[in-house]
Amino acid sequence: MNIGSETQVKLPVIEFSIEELEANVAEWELVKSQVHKALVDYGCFEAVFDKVPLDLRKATFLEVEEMFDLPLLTKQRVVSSRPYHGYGGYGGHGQIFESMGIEDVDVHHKVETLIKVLWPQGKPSFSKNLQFLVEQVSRLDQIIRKMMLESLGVEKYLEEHMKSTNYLGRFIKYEGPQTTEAKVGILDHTDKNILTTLCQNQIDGLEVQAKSGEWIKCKLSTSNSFVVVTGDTLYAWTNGRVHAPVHRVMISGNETRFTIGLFTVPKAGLIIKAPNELVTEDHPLLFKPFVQSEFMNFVRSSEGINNTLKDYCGV
Ligand SMILES: O=C(O)CCC(=O)C(=O)O
Ligand SMILES: [Fe+2]
Repeated sequence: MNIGSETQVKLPVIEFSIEELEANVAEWELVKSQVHKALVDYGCFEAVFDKVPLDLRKATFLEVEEMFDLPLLTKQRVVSSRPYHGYGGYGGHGQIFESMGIEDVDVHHKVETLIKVLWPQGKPSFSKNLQFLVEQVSRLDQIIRKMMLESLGVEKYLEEHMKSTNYLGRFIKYEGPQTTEAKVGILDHTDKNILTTLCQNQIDGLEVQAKSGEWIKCKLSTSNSFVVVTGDTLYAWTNGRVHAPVHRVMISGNETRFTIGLFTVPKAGLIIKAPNELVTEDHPLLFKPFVQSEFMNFVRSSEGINNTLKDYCGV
């Protein structure tokens, strides 16, 4: 849309708050075409999804805040050798975030175990709220992935694809730098997983780079909104049909941004290989088959965070 001489790109907004979406063929097809276009053009969109009541969302964020307010030594009890899992303090490279990752966040007893590490006496309301939120957001993630496979004509792989993934949950805190000048929360990066669904408190800060190079500041249009981002693994699996956008978080002012991210990741050891149907003369194979966790190790062991899948296994 042209506003005077300035062009302002906005992320597509897609409405998922539709009763019985999966049973309503006309609505399903309509939303599916919007999802397809958004993933191809931006690799990202705002999803409006009203299945998480606002008071539950608010309560969960207060509990996430309480978690980050625990003593450092308590948070550091949550350890993992895997990147993005467990507790991580300030991110390096000047990034001002603190994060906590939970593997298999959709598996209740695993979440309970983590909660007991943080609060030995338990935290029933947090585990209940988190379970509900993850159930709903993972439904949204599955709807989106189903639409995407159907729209690419590869729905015959749907069951295999759905069975091949796990969910990593990640809480992130960005403390406002107390200045009007924006500071880097998280540096420019692409997600390395399949699909990411982000739920934020009211404080904006996410920016997504359009294919034109322009940065889009995500100003969510409803309190029921989530941001959906495609990762490198989906880009590879679809042989480049969907875009995986570079994005970052910029933070200013004195309010704290909290994000709850649901990251769909391939199961350990799974080989990612584009289906034959998506490799054609017009779309030659982009990447050799690879294991995502090994790609993550490559990214982690090399300098900087901008090493790409192309460097790792590009054809
Ligand atoms: O906080 C956000 O909205 C973005 C987080 C992010 O990009 C990530 O964790 O990969
Ligand atoms: Fe990201």
